[in-house]
Amino acid sequence: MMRPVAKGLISIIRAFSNPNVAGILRLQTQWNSPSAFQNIRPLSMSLWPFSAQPRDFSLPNASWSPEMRRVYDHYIALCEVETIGGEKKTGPWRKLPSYNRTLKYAKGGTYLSKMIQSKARLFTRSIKEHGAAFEYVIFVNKQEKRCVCVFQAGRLLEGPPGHVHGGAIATMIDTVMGGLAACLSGPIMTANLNISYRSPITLGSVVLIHSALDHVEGRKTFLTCRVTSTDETKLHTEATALFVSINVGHLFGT
Ligand SMILES: CCCCC/C=C\C/C=C\C/C=C\C/C=C\CCCC(=O)SCCNC(=O)CCNC(=O)[C@H](O)C(C)(C)COP(=O)(O)OP(=O)(O)OC[C@H]1O[C@@H](n2cnc3c(N)ncnc32)[C@H](O)[C@@H]1OP(=O)(O)O
Repeated sequence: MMRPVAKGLISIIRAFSNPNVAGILRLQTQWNSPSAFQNIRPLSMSLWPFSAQPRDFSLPNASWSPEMRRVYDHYIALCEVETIGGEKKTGPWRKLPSYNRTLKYAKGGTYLSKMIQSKARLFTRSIKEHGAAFEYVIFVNKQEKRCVCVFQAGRLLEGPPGHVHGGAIATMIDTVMGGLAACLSGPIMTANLNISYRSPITLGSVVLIHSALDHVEGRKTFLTCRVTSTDETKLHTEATALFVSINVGHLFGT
């Protein structure tokens, strides 16, 4: 019979084989190497702790509008460049995969751990119906330390009639900025997020969420963010945020 401590350690190791976390952690440690970002998929697939193959939610589906697909195709094309000799090689942009489970175990005792293991889902990926809520894909540019998210807001995100709820916009901003901060700095948590809503976003429309590194000060990573129309002529939202690097034990109550 395995002792609880050993079992817990194995669980934590398995948790970090989750692509959402392990991939990002490896990204951070390899940031300066040319192969940064290349380990997301191979690592996650080989050590995935659940029986089924994880679904990457950031792939095109039938709910995507032609505009969503057009912008997606534009950034996908930037992920691969052709050399003078006609060979394909990795470009400056990378699409981040997106799964609906994060850590398998977190603090909260046995019951919460079991509940998290079986039932917890990432908030932005918790609704199965395609197009009903958050449809998004994040592309990261490691050289420029910035990212762009293509976001199509579904009908369940309504706030003001016909427009997107401010909390849903904040959720996406936190997700995009948090994803970039984690890519750059490893395990982080949002400490501060300031948002200015400049113009409403129509429900069902597609917008771009641009985020960039401002500066790093010890454990503190400061980022900026702008939400714009896809042609970038209209500004919808602006944000700044502070992410603080954490010891992962922070999430396990150790
Ligand atoms: C296992 C790690 C997982 C990491 C995630 C990685 C990858 C995930 C990737 C994909 C997953 C997909 C999507 C993820 C979606 C969204 C990501 C968003 C993340 C979140 O949505 S996360 C939830 C909301 N978030 C919280 O639930 C945090 C609650 N909070 C705390 O847990 C602590 O508060 C903490 C840890 C923040 C700091 O605590 P601490 O004890 O470690 O550090 P301390 O307090 O000493 O602060 C150190 C220095 O930051 C300054 N500082 C701190 N707070 C400040 C503030 N508010 N304003 C201005 N400055 C502040 C201090 O002034 C000091 O500055 P100085 O060093 O200069 O004195």
